[in-house]
Amino acid sequence: MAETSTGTTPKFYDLTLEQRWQWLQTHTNLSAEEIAALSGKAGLSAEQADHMIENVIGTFALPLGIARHFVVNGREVLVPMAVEEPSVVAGASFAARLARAGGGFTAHTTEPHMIGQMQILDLPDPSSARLRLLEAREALLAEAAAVDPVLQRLGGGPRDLEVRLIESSPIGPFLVLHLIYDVRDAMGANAVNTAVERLAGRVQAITGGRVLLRILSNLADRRLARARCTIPLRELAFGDFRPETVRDGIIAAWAFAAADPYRAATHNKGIMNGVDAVVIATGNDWRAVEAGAHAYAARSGRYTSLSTWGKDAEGNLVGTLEMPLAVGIVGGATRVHPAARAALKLMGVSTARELAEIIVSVGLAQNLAALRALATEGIQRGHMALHARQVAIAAGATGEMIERLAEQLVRENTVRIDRAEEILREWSQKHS
Ligand SMILES: CC(C)(COP(=O)([O-])OP(=O)([O-])OC[C@H]1O[C@@H](n2cnc3c(N)ncnc32)[C@H](O)[C@@H]1OP(=O)([O-])[O-])[C@@H](O)C(=O)NCCC(=O)NCCSC(=O)C[C@@](C)(O)CC(=O)[O-]
Ligand SMILES: NC(=O)C1=CN([C@@H]2O[C@H](COP(=O)(O)OP(=O)(O)OC[C@H]3O[C@@H](n4cnc5c(N)ncnc54)[C@H](OP(=O)(O)O)[C@@H]3O)[C@@H](O)[C@H]2O)C=CC1
Repeated sequence: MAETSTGTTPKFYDLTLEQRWQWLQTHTNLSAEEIAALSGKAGLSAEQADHMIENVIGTFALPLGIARHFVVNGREVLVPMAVEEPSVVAGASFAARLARAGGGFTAHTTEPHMIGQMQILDLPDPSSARLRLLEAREALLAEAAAVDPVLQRLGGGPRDLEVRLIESSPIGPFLVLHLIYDVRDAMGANAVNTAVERLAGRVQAITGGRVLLRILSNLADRRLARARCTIPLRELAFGDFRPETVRDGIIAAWAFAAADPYRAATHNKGIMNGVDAVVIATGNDWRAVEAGAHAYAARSGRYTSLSTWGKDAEGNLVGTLEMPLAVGIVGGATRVHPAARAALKLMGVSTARELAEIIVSVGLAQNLAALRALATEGIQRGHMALHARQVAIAAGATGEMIERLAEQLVRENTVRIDRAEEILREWSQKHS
């Protein structure tokens, strides 16, 4: 697949900051104001932030980078990533480049259905109460639909009811009602929470019980995002490593995560490196996405890998990722934070589902980058080379000295703060 004007000449990472902003001006449809919001020159002000949370004293910035080479469902995408960790953006770009050689990422999502939960206590006969609720399904759904006529008009609203009997808990049995709610382009917490709070009275009347908790579930397993990619075998050749060795190493690395929760936690952290970075850049709730991902990884009762890796009949590497992704393009901070708005525009997404399809692809790419490095040279060479700049800054380097010191640390293969401080002392003695 030919790379378009969002391509690599010259390498984006070789440009200066100023040149990258100019590049955005000529290669994207972002306005000068939107580029200023992304660059941090005119991002979220303390005054705007003061309307968002409580006791505001300012804002907290994170680096914002753009991952390159992504093709998702046949479309070139520039992916904004807000993350403090070196090598995440580079790794995602590298893996996206491998994937584009096989046609990029194919991603899809289920309908944006969230689950609202109601905990119903003090039931003398929970089994009969469960059936009474199911018999009242239509009336309850109609009442929930009336709560939000706007969402209803947009094609969303309540879709289904489930009633679960929790037979054993520290306080004995109780019922849980699930309201399945289509939240369209929102993350949906507020619509769902409003609906379950409003239904509580009717549910109490039907069951004779007491409704205690009324809140959405972050285990959004009705709102899944899935991505797959095929990496042509030849693309996996790396240094002295044969492509078959790299492929089989990646598969063996995945098998480790599939079988062992200690490894799965790190493996999934690698996936979330990419997922969270886009979730944050777009003003979405990363705690909700994190909670959903890890709960989904443990849904069988044993915590495991969110992704899979294997090979196809031609011997190419194939990867998949499936996870809940409750993200929106309206609501929350997505339309309030100027940089989040610009980030959404940069990706050209017009629905929450499209956003989730990009995010799940980035998660799969990030996983591939980490596994490829781990199964070959190890994580430290690529990661530490990029981390060296942070070490240089921490040691006290400023301005042009940062790159110079980082390069020396990498050359010496000693990316350590004590060595960085020593070099700085040597340099200052030379100049004094
Ligand atoms: C870091 C690389 C990509 C270097 O890898 P490399 O072989 O030195 O890269 P390269 O020079 O051959 O370039 C390949 C592509 O990488 C990208 N790239 C290369 N350098 C840059 C740069 N400076 N800035 C931006 N992009 C860069 C860029 O897209 C480039 O293609 P191009 O655009 O030139 O055609 C590789 O070593 C890698 O992917 N490492 C893994 C990185 C990673 O996973 N980091 C996450 C942090 S570790 C962690 O938290 C998770 C973990 C590992 O524990 C998860 C787990 O255990 O599963
Ligand atoms: N456990 C959790 O994860 C919790 C998370 N939160 C927080 O909730 C926030 C997200 O809630 P969310 O409900 O998404 O945000 P908002 O309530 O801010 O925005 C969603 C609302 O936007 C309106 N809307 C306009 N156009 C659309 C469209 N095309 N599709 C869908 N809705 C549309 C609807 O309101 P209307 O119909 O009324 O016009 C909808 O209810 C985040 O800040 C999150 O941190 C809050 C509580 C718990």
